[in-house]
Amino acid sequence: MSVVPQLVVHRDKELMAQAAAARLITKVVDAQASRGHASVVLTGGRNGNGLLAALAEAPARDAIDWSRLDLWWGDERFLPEGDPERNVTQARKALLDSVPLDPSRVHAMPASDGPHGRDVDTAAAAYAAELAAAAGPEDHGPVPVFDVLMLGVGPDTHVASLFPELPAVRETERTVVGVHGAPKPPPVRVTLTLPAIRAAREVWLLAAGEDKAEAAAIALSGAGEIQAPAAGAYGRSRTLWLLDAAAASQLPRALYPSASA
Ligand SMILES: O=C(O)[C@H](O)[C@@H](O)[C@H](O)[C@H](O)COP(=O)(O)O
Repeated sequence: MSVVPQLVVHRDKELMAQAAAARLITKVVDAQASRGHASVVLTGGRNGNGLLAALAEAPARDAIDWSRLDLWWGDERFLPEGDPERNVTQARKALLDSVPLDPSRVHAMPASDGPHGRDVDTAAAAYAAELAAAAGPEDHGPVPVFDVLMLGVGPDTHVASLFPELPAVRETERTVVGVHGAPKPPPVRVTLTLPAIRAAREVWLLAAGEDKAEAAAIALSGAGEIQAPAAGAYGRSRTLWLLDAAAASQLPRALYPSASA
């Protein structure tokens, strides 16, 4: 059953990124205190990278024990290693290169010049196997129970590389699939599926800017997940939408009383 989403609206996207970074520090520190380690799933896109850049600047960032943090990705653009458009390349630049992570805990999705070559479906299956190998008996499933899984929301309501009506968003068995013909470039991508996303304790959806206002309103107003994939992204114990005022501007009053719509 889906967890009712909670909304937090910030003045602008800079404040949203800073507040989300502070929230993430607390989550990771708490998870490490109670379980010894933490796992976070990163998202590509401007908002996800904005959050990582804010985390790099956050005074409390080193409260995190970086060596006991597992990083996974929600999706990846299937491009050669080091390509500036790859989500992992952008995350490295925004934060990862400046913190003492354990490289064996940084689980980048495969590149198009990796061991699976240009076969994105085999690459996706390999990432699913990596997730399955990391899942312990306590996870009761094919992926670890991630502490926090973050997703940028696209103007068409896509999350990760789950685009409206494409086969990936209909997947109910596999945890990771290859995507062909994505409307956002590049067309070939690797993505977690909704069942994998829903394994997370907390799912945070990030939306900033006026171009996200309609998507947020649709996804939060009872749309179906095939037409509006963001509507199907929820966590086991918490689903949190982090928005700026522009992205919240078309929300129904019942959800966000100060919205102008
Ligand atoms: O690889 C990608 O492009 C993404 O992971 C994608 O799902 C992104 O998060 C959204 O499109 C929002 O992107 P913005 O934050 O840039 O709007």
